[in-house]
Amino acid sequence: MKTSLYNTTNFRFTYVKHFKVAKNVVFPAPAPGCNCRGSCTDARTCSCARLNGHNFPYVQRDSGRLVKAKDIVYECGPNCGCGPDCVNRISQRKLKYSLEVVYREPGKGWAVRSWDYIPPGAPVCEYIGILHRSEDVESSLENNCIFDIDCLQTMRGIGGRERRSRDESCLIIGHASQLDAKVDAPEFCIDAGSTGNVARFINHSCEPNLFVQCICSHRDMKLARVVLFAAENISPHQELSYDYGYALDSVLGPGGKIKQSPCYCGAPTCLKRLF
Ligand SMILES: C[S@@+](CC[C@H](N)C(=O)[O-])C[C@H]1O[C@@H](n2cnc3c(N)ncnc32)[C@H](O)[C@@H]1O
Repeated sequence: MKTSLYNTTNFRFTYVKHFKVAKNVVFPAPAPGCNCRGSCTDARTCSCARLNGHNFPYVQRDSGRLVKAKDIVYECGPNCGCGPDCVNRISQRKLKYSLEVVYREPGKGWAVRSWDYIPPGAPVCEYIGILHRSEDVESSLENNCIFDIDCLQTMRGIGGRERRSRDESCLIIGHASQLDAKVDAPEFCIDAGSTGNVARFINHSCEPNLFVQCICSHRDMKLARVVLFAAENISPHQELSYDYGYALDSVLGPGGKIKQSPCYCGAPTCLKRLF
């Protein structure tokens, strides 16, 4: 694992549950919440279900599965009347599968696999790190553990999982951004370079078995949580992967020169390049 050379001593942090927030980031207050009791069951009366298109995004089967990927999922939060077993809090439950960090083939470095079978739609893990303003990590060196929170951009641009151009000193992993102007770029990112969890070891694949889902229990999509869900049946010991979402030729090196990086995912449809 490459370590971040980012100088964290310049920043102080506060904690929001299990992840850290840089001092200059104001984390949004939780939304007012629904008036349900126990578990939310009636999508007609639950105000959180209304935000999800008058539906619950999850079903309880197998301890909770996301029915389909959405631009954003609004989960119940601290101000809701329902409890921790509510169907609309699936990603807030603790890690269910035994995940192992293993050393893979040369080139790809560390990788993650599950010891358990994982059904499609099941939450696997959250991408945890330090929540930063993107502009504050621009000068990071060799930090390949930064995830743009780009659900807003994805919603606007959808279609291609294209990345904005970046200086090579800050290689960004994460999904979809179809943007040219910096002003449209994601305002916030999660930096797992110096602190994080198992998600930072998950590799890219051109045929991934996980997908990225943005989740909020407040109303600010720019600060959504990033959670990885199973895209298909995942057998025990299969490597976990998601699409990093780089558009080819979108990462720039010194002097604006296009930087390339080989992809070793080994999928039949592999593009042979990470970016
Ligand atoms: C967040 S890290 C993933 C964990 C990483 N394998 C490690 O050992 O730390 C992202 C980096 O892993 C490497 N990587 C991930 N997927 C890859 C792939 N399919 N082909 C080549 N390198 C990959 C790249 O160096 C990338 O910048």
